[in-house]
Amino acid sequence: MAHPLARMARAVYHPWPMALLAGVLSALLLLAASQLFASLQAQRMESAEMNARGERFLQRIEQLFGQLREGLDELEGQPLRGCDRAMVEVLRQVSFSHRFIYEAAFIGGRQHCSSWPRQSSLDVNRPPDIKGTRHQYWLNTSAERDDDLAALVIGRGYFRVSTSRGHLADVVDLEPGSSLLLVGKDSGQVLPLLGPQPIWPPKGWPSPEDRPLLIGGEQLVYTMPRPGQTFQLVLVAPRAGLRQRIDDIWQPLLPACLLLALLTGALVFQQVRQRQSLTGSLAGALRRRELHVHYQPIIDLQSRRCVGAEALVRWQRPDGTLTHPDLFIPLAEATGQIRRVTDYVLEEVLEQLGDLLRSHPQLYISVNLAPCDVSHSRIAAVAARLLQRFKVAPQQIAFEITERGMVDVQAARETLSELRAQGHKVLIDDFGTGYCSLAYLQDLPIDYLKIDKTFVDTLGHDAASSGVAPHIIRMAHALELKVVAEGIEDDAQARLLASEGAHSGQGWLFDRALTAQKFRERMAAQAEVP
Ligand SMILES: Nc1nc2c(ncn2[C@@H]2O[C@@H]3COP(=O)(O)O[C@H]4[C@@H](O)[C@H](n5cnc6c(=O)[nH]c(N)nc65)O[C@@H]4COP(=O)(O)O[C@H]3[C@H]2O)c(=O)[nH]1
Repeated sequence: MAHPLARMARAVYHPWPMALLAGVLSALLLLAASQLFASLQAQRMESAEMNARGERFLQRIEQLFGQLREGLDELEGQPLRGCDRAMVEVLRQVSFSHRFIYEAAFIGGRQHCSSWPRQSSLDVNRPPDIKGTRHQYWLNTSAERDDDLAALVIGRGYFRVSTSRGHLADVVDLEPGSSLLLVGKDSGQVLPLLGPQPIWPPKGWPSPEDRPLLIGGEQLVYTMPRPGQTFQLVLVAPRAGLRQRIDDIWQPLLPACLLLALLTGALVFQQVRQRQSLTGSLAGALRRRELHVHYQPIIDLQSRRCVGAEALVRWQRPDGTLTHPDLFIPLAEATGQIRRVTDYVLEEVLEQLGDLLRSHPQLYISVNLAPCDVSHSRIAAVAARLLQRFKVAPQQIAFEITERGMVDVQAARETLSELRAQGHKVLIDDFGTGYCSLAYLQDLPIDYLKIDKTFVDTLGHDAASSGVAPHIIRMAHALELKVVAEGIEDDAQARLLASEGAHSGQGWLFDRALTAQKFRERMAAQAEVP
């Protein structure tokens, strides 16, 4: 009885459901990824803009402060002290010649006079909000919308100069909802210069000196770097535009995401249909016996005589096209058809070469087993039945399993033990490419290690893996196993492998895979040479 999950997978495994599933999943994935991308991009842009705005504001504010201090220096530097017409004239002069000075005033004892005698907005008795080493600061934090209000007053000695809220707003050019604050560095006192009073302090405040921008969930807080000052200028901007910005980046990506999802669906549709048609065709090919078995001779590396052959399946379609085993064997493994392929190959071998094997008792043919042949104890019984039918000795049929076939080591051990008990030889194919550890090797009932072509290719070269083949041979000897090397393409490789102690080998140096007829002819030619 098939597992419910396997049954469900089989029910879904049709071109349309699979294409739909792939399309929907890839659409969801792409949409989520593009949302993430848009959100990161929008946040990056938002931060870059806020940093740039903060730096721009800082420059302008420094310019404004610079003018106020310059005005104070000029007033301090002139000789007049006391309130008379000349002083008022001086105060006016300073106010007119500096764009950001809204009002200049003299306050000395009981006397005070201003460049705006009738509408002075200075509160002469109010103590400063911030006392610096050279300057004192007063802030008018009234929420009244009055452009002429002295928003910031700086004092030095007998003089004070102020800048209006209008000037400040010109310089800073705040966006709606943003605020400009003055925050005492030590006291933490917060005075809003412009805009509404935000919730203070924000999470994460104060931010590290080298990172002026603090990103909160609802707002961005930019602290203008002013080393050595007693207060910090802080710009606070709401993140209200972030959602819109994300949407602006994301929306143009939407069609591309949907198109890609559609393409993925179409690709999956085509792949599943191709696989299904290949699966269907393979079933038909097995029924019509269109698969052919070829034989690649295995050569004794000392005597250079053929001692056996590896059975390699070929699929020649009725239209003459050849489907490579690397394409249909994995598919047959995935669909469970591989057992029928294995049985088919075994039967073909015995049918085609049964008489040759009977007349050459030392000759053997090795047959590839798939992982599922190894994990289920079935093949031993099939082999026994066929060998009895064709009257061939079990030691003349060897079985090759790859390291992939050893996933379930316990099941593999049982199958291999059964095969060996029947008299078959067992080989580990493509040795070195999988995950068969030395510990397992010691324990497994096997006779041969087959060195993979990749390690034979690098023999004698300056590659990192050039020492692997000799190492495998030494290891095999220590475990009393024989070694077959595959993919030998030149004589130097054959000689090197022989000198290292490999017993036999196969490869294009000796022969490619031959038809049964050609293999017979080769054996006959060999028999004529003593
Ligand atoms: N470049 C090069 N190639 C060489 C040389 N000598 C041999 N080969 C090729 O290397 C592959 C060796 O077989 P494999 O490792 O068992 O690898 C086999 C085996 O894993 C699988 N396969 C083939 N027949 C069967 C079968 O009947 N059952 C199962 N389960 N798998 C099979 O398909 C794979 C590919 O088989 P093939 O295409 O016949 O390819 C064969 C063979 O033709 C050489 O000197 N140079």
